[in-house]
Amino acid sequence: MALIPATILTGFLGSGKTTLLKRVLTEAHGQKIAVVENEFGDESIDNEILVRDDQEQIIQLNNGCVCCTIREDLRTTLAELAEKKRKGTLAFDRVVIETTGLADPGPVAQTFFMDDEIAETYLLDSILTLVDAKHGDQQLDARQEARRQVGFADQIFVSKADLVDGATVEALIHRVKHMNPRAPVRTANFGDVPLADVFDLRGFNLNAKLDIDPDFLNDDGHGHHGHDHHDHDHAHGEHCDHPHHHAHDDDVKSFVFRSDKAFHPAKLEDFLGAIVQVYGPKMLRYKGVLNMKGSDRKVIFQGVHQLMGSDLGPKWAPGEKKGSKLVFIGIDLPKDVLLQGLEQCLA
Ligand SMILES: Nc1nc2c(ncn2[C@@H]2O[C@H](COP(=O)(O)OP(=O)(O)OP(=O)(O)O)[C@@H](O)[C@H]2O)c(=O)[nH]1
Repeated sequence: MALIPATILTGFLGSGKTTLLKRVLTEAHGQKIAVVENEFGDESIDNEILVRDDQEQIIQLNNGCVCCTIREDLRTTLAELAEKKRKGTLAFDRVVIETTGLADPGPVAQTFFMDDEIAETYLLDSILTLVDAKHGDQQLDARQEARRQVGFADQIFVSKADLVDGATVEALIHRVKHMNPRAPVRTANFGDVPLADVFDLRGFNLNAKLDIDPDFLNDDGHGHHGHDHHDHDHAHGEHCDHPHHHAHDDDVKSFVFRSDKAFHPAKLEDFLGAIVQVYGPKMLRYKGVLNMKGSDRKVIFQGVHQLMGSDLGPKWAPGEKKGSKLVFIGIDLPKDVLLQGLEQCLA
């Protein structure tokens, strides 16, 4: 049986997840979508909003706040759903998991990798994150869950752009792009987004093309130099004429490692193994294309927290400049330790 694609929908409280999902369910004609709702408490308001007919299967998970490494309730639900599909008692093409606005998407994502049964049945297609244009800045300032949701995303939607002016939207987009330069960002007016930006993104697929734009971080000298001084870095309270260049000291940051030299495979493995032991909980996403000594093929590498994996990609094309680039997105990651350590792993 083909793997069942799964999408995780995150975003802080009230950011418009249900609105977007409802819209998607209406538009995704011809596809049967099983929705797993992860709510706090017993209130299942969203179910009433979402169920239009019996086209969708809505499953409610009630214990929202779980801080362990995988979501046991989610694991069980996914296993049961797959079993019903196998037996033919329930037909569906894909699963969408709407997380509570207070959830850290990490354990939800890890459920797809850490449990063999789930990993063999499902394909985690992508994590979609909504950011509220009106309240997003404040939520990102105050709540680490909100920052993690941005860090994990494969695609970011800014909702409620209609409630603020263009400069505010632009500033917010700029901010989230610095936190996560890997994910495309677009606005979503009441969940109105193209289905192509929602399904089959294959953000977690090791073979997927890597849509990292590492140059973004270098374009204007912001973002990853939290403690350096730049023309546009401002002390708190200082007036800023350029709202879109205001430097936020977000703890979710990203940086890129690049080298033309090949990696020494054993050294790299040892180093990354050691690094994730220490910093794994802070490493939200990391992903890259590596040039490995002794291999004529690209190595596609990615990880979530302590879990990492690599896959052989296509051959380096004749005349193509071999090189490695890796992007790290995490919370207060020791950039220098990582960059210097990686440098030591080069052959
Ligand atoms: N003005 C405006 N309002 C929006 C937009 N998207 C959603 N809303 C409204 O924002 C409110 C919250 O939207 P929901 O879709 O319930 O948000 P949610 O993320 O599912 O909320 P929780 O499940 O409580 O975390 C609703 O009143 C929506 O109608 C938008 O693009 N513009």
